[in-house]
Amino acid sequence: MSQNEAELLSVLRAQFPAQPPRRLGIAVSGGSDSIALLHLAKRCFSGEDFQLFAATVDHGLRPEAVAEAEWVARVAADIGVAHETLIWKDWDGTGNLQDQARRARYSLLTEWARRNQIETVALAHTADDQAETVLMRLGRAAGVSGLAAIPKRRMQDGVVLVRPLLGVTRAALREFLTAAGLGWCDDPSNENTRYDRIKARKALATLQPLGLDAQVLSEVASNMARAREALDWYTFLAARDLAVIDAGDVMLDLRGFRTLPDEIARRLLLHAVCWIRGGEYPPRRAAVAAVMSALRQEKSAQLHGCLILNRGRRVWICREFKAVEAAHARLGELWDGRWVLSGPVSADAEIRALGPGGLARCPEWRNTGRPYAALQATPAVWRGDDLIAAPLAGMPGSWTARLKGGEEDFYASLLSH
Ligand SMILES: Nc1ncnc2c1ncn2[C@@H]1O[C@H](COP(=O)(O)OP(=O)(O)OP(=O)(O)O)[C@@H](O)[C@H]1O
Repeated sequence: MSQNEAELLSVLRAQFPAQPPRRLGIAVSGGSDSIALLHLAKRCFSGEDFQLFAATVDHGLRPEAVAEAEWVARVAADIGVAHETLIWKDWDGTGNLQDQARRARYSLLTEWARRNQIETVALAHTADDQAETVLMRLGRAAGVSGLAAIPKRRMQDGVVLVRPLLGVTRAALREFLTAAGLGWCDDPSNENTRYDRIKARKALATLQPLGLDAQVLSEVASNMARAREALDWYTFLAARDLAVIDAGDVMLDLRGFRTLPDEIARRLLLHAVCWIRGGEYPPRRAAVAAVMSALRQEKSAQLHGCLILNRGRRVWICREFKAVEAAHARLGELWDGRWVLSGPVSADAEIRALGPGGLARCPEWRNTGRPYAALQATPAVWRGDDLIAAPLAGMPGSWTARLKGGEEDFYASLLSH
């Protein structure tokens, strides 16, 4: 065994706990990185209680993909690994194709994992991918979280996704494959579709004389990931100390909020807004900075479909009516991605925001202690234009409103990176 191979095996081994998962999946595109991961995992882990699986996603976008998936299947069969090709058929022709293909890839992989009781799926992102991501994020003036770049581990749909090769260069993986007489496919889509990545790759070559190579930048990312973890922890403590949840809204003690270090306060505000709004994408840094400055001047503000209301001793963060005005759900369905309403079965009723019109029909709303603007964006049960119930605005009838994930999720999700 070459020294390079021995080093790669030891890096791979170190990325897993003493007891590796009993059933490990590998996402294999057929490119050098994932083919190397497949062979290395086969050589690294063995034993009666361990089983390796591989899957290739065919996005149906390149005719060669069929042959590549078949080739991966043969490679896997040769080393005794069960392989499956997962075919993406659902593109509806809308949205950004690359983004949709990526989402489809992850959901096909996690669905495959769950079907086969695979707890952990490994992806073969390398130090080169990590370094390119760091450079691209630097170009967008990213902070600590952005520079932490590609995470080593995350959960999706109950499956753990790990990237054990983030500290290893593509060159080392190719050297291993070549020395072992193992082949791989070149994926032309990588070259055609990711222009910003290609630019970053070229920039890396230029930066090398400064010591800024893939290995070093990937170390920077892992330093930043540790710093992010620490910041998340202190944001969590601040949330426990200063935040109270009421009817899905977040209330912050203003005096305590003002004494926080700026970065912790910013993270707490950002988390509150993202938790209320849901979805993957956070607001822009400049927009968050503008709200921080409004709060310093004791003003209210709007951010990312939420309102940030200055209420004297408290900051009240809630959904904005305008952002949910058009949202409607049938009974039993989630409304605004977070509310479930339960009550008597009623055929033609639906859930919509209460709005100013509905709120005018809730004489008891002041007794809730909730701001007028916040209540407008709460879920209500409607039949046509008739308001049947507004469970969060003092007109519950026989209805209750339950928050998906519960209030505790606000705190817990701060630590779930
Ligand atoms: N078609 C595929 N089938 C199976 N696994 C794949 C496929 N494409 C990518 N992967 C997995 O993802 C890893 C990273 O691939 P690649 O760099 O092409 O993805 P990316 O789009 O940059 O990453 P991400 O999808 O995380 O944003 C691969 O090494 C492999 O493990």
